[in-house]
Parts: sequence; C-alpha cells; structure tokens
Amino acid sequence: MIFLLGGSGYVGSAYQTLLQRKGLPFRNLRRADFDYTDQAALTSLLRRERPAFLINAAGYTGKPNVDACELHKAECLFGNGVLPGRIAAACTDAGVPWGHVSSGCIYTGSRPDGTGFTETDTPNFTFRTDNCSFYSGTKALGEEVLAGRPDVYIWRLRIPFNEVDNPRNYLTKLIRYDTLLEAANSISQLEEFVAATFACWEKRVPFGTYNVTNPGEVTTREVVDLIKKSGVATKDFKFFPNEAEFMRTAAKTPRSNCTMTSAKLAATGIRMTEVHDAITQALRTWRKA
Ligand SMILES: NC(=O)C1=CN([C@@H]2O[C@H](COP(=O)(O)OP(=O)(O)OC[C@H]3O[C@@H](n4cnc5c(N)ncnc54)[C@H](OP(=O)(O)O)[C@@H]3O)[C@@H](O)[C@H]2O)C=CC1
Ligand SMILES: Cc1cn([C@H]2C[C@H](O)[C@@H](COP(=O)(O)OP(=O)(O)O[C@H]3O[C@@H](C)C(=O)[C@@H](O)[C@H]3O)O2)c(=O)[nH]c1=O
Repeated sequence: MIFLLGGSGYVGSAYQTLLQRKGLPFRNLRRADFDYTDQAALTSLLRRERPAFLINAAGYTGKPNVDACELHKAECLFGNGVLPGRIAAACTDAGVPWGHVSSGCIYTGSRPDGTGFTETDTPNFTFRTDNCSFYSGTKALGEEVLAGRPDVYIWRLRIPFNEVDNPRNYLTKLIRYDTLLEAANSISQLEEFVAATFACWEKRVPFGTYNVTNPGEVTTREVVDLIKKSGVATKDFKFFPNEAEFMRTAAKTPRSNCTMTSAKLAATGIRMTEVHDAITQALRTWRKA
C-alpha cells in the first residue's frame, strides 16, 4: 500500500493516474477526510497501516501563481516549511520511506560557467539570499528541514507542463498571458516527473535530492516558436522589454527562472525526454481538459 498526501491537487492527480495505471493499491489522504498535518495522528496511522511508501504531493503554491503566496504567508509557510518536517518525523517514527515533491524554484539563473544547477549547489533564491518570492523561500526551508534524513527522496519539480490545457500548465500560461517574460528555464513534463520519481522508489535508487527536469533548457521564445509551429496558438505573442517591466506591471514578487541538470537522475538509469522534444510532443497531442 502506498499513501499519497495532497493527491487531489495538480501534481497529486498525476500520481493518482500513475498508480492506477500501474494497478498499485494506494490511499489518497485529503485533509478534509484525515488531518495528515497532525503529526501524532499521522504517526499512529502510519504505525497501524504500515504503508510500503508515502508520497508527499501536498504543499502551498498560490493560485493562479506564486504571487498569491505573498498574501497567504502563514498557510504557505505551514504547507511548505512546517508540514514536511512533521511528515518526516511521522515517517521516521513509523519506519516508512517516502518522497517529497520540492521545487527547482529555489534557484535563479545558472552556474557561473553557464551550466545548470546540480543537487550539490546551494540554493540561491531563498530567505538566506534575501532575493526570493515568499513561496521559494518556504520551499527552500522545506528542503533544509529534510536535509540529511536517510529515508526520503527530495524531488525537484519545475514549471510543469503536459498536453492538457489547464491554468496550471506552463504551455497554457504562455498562451494566455498578455505579455511574456523572456527567460531560460529547465522545466518538467508532469507525467514524466511522476513516473521518474516513482521509479526512484521502484528501483530503490539511493535516497537524497534529485532534480527531475527534462534534460536541457529552453527559452520562452523557443517555447513560443514551438507553440506557433504546432498551430495550437497563432496569436502575436508580446514580450516585456525587461524583467523590471515584468515586475512593475505583471508580478508582485520575483520569479525563479533557472536552469538545472538532471544528470544525477539519469545516472540511475531513469531517463526523461529532451525538453524541446517533450514540449513538441505535448503540443502535437494538445487537448482541452
Ligand atoms: N504546480 C507547480 O507549478 C509546482 C508545484 N510544486 C510542488 O508540488 C506540490 C503540489 O503542488 P500542486 O499540486 O501544484 O498544488 P495544489 O494546490 O494543486 O495541491 C496541493 C494539495 O496540497 C494539500 N495541502 C496540504 N497542506 C496545504 C496547505 N497548507 N495549503 C494548501 N494545500 C495544502 C491540499 O490537498 P488536500 O487538502 O486535499 O489534502 C492541496 O490539494 C507542492 O509542494 C508544490 O510546491 C513544485 C514545483 C512546481
Ligand atoms: C505572470 C506572468 C508570468 N510569466 C512567466 C514568468 C515565468 O517564467 C513563467 C511562470 O510564471 P507564473 O507566474 O505563471 O508561475 P509561477 O507561479 O511562478 O510558477 C511556479 O509555481 C510554483 C508552484 C513552482 O514551484 C514553480 O516551479 C513554477 O511552476 O511565466 C510571463 O511570461 N508573463 C506573466 O504575465
């Protein structure tokens, strides 16, 4: 039995689909039915039911985007900074190995030599570096809380996308935003992300932190070119002249735009599609939800 926390959310739903497709028994815990944020309650449930593995896809993201986290700081800090610590304590207590969905948005830019950040690079878009959104700061705290634990995977997801039109999908966002910010990013195809992360457990790769992004990096203009080429949208895409203008007119808090390498994951034998190919595939099979 696998326990899934936050399985009704955007990322959690993809885990549900994966586990159903694999025919694996799982239990989706929702706070409305069982308060898994209560550490004592979660510990006794885990001790009693003894799931083989737990996936934490719960957290606070802000909707429609991370700007909303600036207005709901307590919930955001609790969901991303405090809750992972409680789950960690409960899992260790009950002897349940687990995986935590983190975010690559704890970095900005790329390494000094232009390559993508690796798992050993210290996050540079955090409360410690004092340049981040509240959301990113709390996700970095969540990772700090889990650092060094021997029984957890920390999986870094980044700007998810797939072929289903949805306000949370990066491709939908670029199609719908009035004006776009030019940036280079490493991003994650959602179904590949959940499959790759679950494969970490199936293959029993060593616990620890993994960047789970499609290999390579892509600029906003490249994504727009792929969108236009696919025919999914043919509008005249507008771009901000610079990031200052984006911040002045469209955002309340800075965004993490960054490149990362998922070579550590690939070295375990878990492969993801090259990023331009993955975007092209999504656009080729584009559909309404
Ligand atoms: N979507 C994205 O762009 C990215 C998301 N992530 C991470 O993935 C995880 C899931 O995100 P996503 O699926 O998009 O988010 P959703 O808001 O769609 O779902 C998150 C779920 O978490 C549960 N939850 C538990 N505690 C809280 C809390 N304090 N505030 C809000 N929700 C809470 C809720 O489930 P319930 O009430 O049913 O228990 C909720 O449905 C988060 O940790 C996020 O940081 C990382 C990178 C990118
Ligand atoms: C608001 C806005 C954003 N953008 C760009 C900025 C950025 O590169 C990209 C995504 O920004 P958004 O504000 O839509 O999304 P944002 O909420 O920043 O997305 C993030 O959510 C959290 C949960 C994560 O963990 C991240 O991985 C990422 O998915 O779109 C525009 O081009 N135009 C706009 O008007």
